[in-house]
Amino acid sequence: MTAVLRARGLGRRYGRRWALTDCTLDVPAGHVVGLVGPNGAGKTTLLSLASGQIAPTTGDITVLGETPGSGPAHLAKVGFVAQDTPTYARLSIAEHLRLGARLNPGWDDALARDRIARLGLDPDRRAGRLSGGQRAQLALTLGIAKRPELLILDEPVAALDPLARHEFMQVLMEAAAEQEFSVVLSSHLVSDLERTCDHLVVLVDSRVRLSGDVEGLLAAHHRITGPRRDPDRLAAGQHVVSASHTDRQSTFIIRTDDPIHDPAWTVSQVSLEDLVLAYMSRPAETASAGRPVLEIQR
Ligand SMILES: Nc1ncnc2c1ncn2[C@@H]1O[C@H](COP(=O)(O)OP(=O)(O)OP(=O)(O)O)[C@@H](O)[C@H]1O
Repeated sequence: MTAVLRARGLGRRYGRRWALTDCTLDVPAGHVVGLVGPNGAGKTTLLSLASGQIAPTTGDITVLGETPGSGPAHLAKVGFVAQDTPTYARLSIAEHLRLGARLNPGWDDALARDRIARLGLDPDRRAGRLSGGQRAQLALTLGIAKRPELLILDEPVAALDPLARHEFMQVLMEAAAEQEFSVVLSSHLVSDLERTCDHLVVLVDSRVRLSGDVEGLLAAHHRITGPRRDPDRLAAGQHVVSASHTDRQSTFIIRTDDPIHDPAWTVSQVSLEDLVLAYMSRPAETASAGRPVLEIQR
């Protein structure tokens, strides 16, 4: 299947500071991809590179097989909803839709009007008079009505309350399923992504720490708890992602494709949040003694 996003050694520097470093990624088409990481991790930088708003300092990126922003035909295939879901405060919803129709060759006006009606929004209302949640829904409608092959959203729900977050994600999921477009969306909260994303990219300190299919990642990671043990004494093939110890007990989150036979361990599943936190709290350069920093591509 074609990659919607493919990066090789991608990096972007602002002045002397690297906002994204050595990013190698393959994001397959037909997925809802969650890009998660703490503030300043490089999420906006990666999404700005993917939407062609900035150029790489090093490496390459292709989106839907082409260089981002390479021409009008490519721009028409990629929708982008920027952070803070910008709209024109003085323009009405109807005027936003007219603008969308003028700027986008594949614009689906019936779809846009239907979505606005379903949201119960008055087309004559100015965007500046909408609530944060309504403005986010308007920006999402503009993105969806463009009929993109890929919709990129940068922290679309950051300013919304829990109910508005839920509604936004629901609308996005339904539209992605109905219209069969791929989605890449960023958040610094795993809870926004937990029920919606089937592919995950974890970005920390300008580096990709983890990338893969959510089901596969959850199946490959385990929490093991048992008598205190040095990480070096774990079985070969058990890669330590995080470790915590008390005087007598050790708890590890490990990645392994092999069954865990050692009866000393109590083995439990990890949640997506456990997994993300484990990779986020893991220093990039210090994998467990002598073992390489783990990056998974599935
Ligand atoms: N235009 C810019 N000029 C200088 N530095 C920048 C610029 N944009 C981003 N940076 C820096 O690059 C790093 C990554 O920023 P980026 O906005 O990509 O992170 P983020 O993960 O999207 O953060 P947040 O969750 O806070 O939005 C940060 O250290 C930031 O200060």
